[in-house]
Amino acid sequence: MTDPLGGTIPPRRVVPPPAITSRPGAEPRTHDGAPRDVGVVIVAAGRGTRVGGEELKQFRWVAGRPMLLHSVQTFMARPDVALVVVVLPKSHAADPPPWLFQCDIDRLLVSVGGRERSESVANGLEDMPDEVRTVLIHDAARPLVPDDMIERVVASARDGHAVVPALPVVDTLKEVADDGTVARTVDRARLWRIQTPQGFPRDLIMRAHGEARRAQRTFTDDAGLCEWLGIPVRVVRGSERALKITDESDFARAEALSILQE
Ligand SMILES: Nc1ccn([C@@H]2O[C@H](COP(=O)(O)OP(=O)(O)OP(=O)(O)O)[C@@H](O)[C@H]2O)c(=O)n1
Ligand SMILES: C[C@](O)(CO)[C@H](O)COP(=O)(O)O
Repeated sequence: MTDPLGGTIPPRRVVPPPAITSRPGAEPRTHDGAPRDVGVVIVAAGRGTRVGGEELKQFRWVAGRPMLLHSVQTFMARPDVALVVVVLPKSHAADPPPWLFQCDIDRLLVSVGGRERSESVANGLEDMPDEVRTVLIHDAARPLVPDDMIERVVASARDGHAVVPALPVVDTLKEVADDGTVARTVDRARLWRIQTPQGFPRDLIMRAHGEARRAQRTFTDDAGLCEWLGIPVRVVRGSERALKITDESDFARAEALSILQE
């Protein structure tokens, strides 16, 4: 198997990692001298069972581009991003779709996903170069994440916090019993909808994933394993644009949002 530049593809690394350490004075810093020390893991190894269909959800087009390409290009547009690790299903990692390379391929790496989301994240984290100090973990299923929201996450993570973007719940919430009747109304005052990217100091998230792996624990998000370890997690304002495409109707919602707010 060869990559688009004609090289041999090693088993896990489809695109070689950027040689940050071998080019001192160039990639480690941006043009204005700011550190280029943010690493991004985009998890795109899900099966999209709720959407269904032949094509992978994260490869389907939405708002003019394949879903996954949106976030790859959004994160690559940030000068502080050193590397974007895209985690693909095993079936696609050795032969990614050609459109994925419509980005700065020196800052792109493809990794292989696992059975659960947390396994996919852990695999992506393994490929972070030493220079990365701040890690962002993002769902490919959230293609329209705005940069001002990413900025809030990065700023808080750079201050040493585990951080999640979130929006308050606005509907009345009720617990429904198995027989379909309302069991009770749930107080929504302190309930928030959690989004991605979630941000972490590198050492913190590496340690947390290591502990979770040893304990064979999985979590639906990465802040969840910080909570499990008693690490405080900060909340910053999320965005409706960062919606997660979960079922078929979300494609239309995302199209509408992309037109309305661009
Ligand atoms: N083993 C897994 C499971 C999920 N994901 C990723 O985690 C994100 C959030 O998951 P979700 O929206 O639930 O996507 P799917 O798992 O693909 O959807 P479903 O649960 O309907 O199968 C997605 O970007 C998905 O590709 C992953 O990388 N590896
Ligand atoms: C990580 C996440 O996006 C936070 O809202 C979400 O939990 C991932 O989706 P899933 O359906 O829980 O896998």
